[in-house]
Amino acid sequence: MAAIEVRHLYKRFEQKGVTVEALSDINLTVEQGDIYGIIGMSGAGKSTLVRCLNFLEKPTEGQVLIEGQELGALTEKELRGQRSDIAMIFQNFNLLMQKSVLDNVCFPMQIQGKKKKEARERARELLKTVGLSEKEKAYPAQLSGGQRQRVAIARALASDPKILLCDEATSALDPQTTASILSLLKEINEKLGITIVIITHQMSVIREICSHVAIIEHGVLVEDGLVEDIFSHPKSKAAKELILRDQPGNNNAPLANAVQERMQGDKKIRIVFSENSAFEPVIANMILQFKTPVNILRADTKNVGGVAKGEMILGLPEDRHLQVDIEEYLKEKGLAVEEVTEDVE
Ligand SMILES: Nc1ncnc2c1ncn2[C@@H]1O[C@H](COP(=O)(O)OP(=O)(O)OP(=O)(O)O)[C@@H](O)[C@H]1O
Repeated sequence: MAAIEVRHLYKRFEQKGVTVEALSDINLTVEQGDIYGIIGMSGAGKSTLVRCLNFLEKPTEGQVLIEGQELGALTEKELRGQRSDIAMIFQNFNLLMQKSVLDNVCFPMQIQGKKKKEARERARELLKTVGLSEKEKAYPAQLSGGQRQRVAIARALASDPKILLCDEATSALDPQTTASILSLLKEINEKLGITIVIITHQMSVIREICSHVAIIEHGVLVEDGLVEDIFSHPKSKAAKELILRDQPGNNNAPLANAVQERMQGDKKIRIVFSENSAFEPVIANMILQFKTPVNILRADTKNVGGVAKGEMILGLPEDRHLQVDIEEYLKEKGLAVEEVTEDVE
């Protein structure tokens, strides 16, 4: 049975007589044990979707099923019970600033009626899981962003959830801290078998740990599937743009613009390798065979679900026949080849 199933979900907001359709006919399935990413640009509807998954936001139409149970069919009391299976962490951690780390983790257990001693024992175990045993007496203000998110994760695990929803949980963190939090989430997924849903606007987060991804654009799910497949053969414009943005130096606007300018005009293709080391001989042999230079516009290696993938964007010579021959040559060598037509903002 699927952990989460979303069927024909719509969410509309009424604001001063104007209707905003934040989500439109969303269908998706998250299997047990998946790490499922939901990605989209700002305003795409990601937060609204994740809030619909635990009915913090009630869908206008459609169904959400958690382990086969339709949330819309539950009474408020039943819904509260079901919600304890779904924990959530946020970008701004939402910790209780007047309480110590240990008391923050104990808090949901005390609300559930657990005895103080038991709650403390469990909280200490959880703090060990997230690598913060030495900080139990500290207060959130004394912790770094990454440490605060670890406390939030320990607190989320205190209710023994089956599903963990992460809403931009690493967006406020630097790249190194992001990597350590993502690897903690992966460990939790593998060791505790918790299904994880990650909401993000960063493709790097998706390829780092997600098995599946859904891409949302203007409230519509435009593409979903295995991360590796979407990374290798993106179909939607939104997926292609998100992958292109996921480049080292993409925060550097002048550099991005310079690359963009160089990329205008030429025919551009994108090629993907599973073994990045294989790039060099293929490109070198191709240049020897066709006796023409190609413009390497971008080349880097990315870690997609633990597999090193080489990616390269080539600007081809103007000669149309040569373009066809080069593409054929690369395909014969077993490379995924596709034309790059979209602009990078
Ligand atoms: N309570 C609300 N009332 C009215 N409109 C809303 C409400 N919540 C969200 N919206 C609108 O729904 C759309 C989707 O918003 P949402 O916050 O889900 O997007 P998002 O993808 O999470 O964006 P971001 O990454 O910037 O947080 C936006 O147009 C937003 O203005």
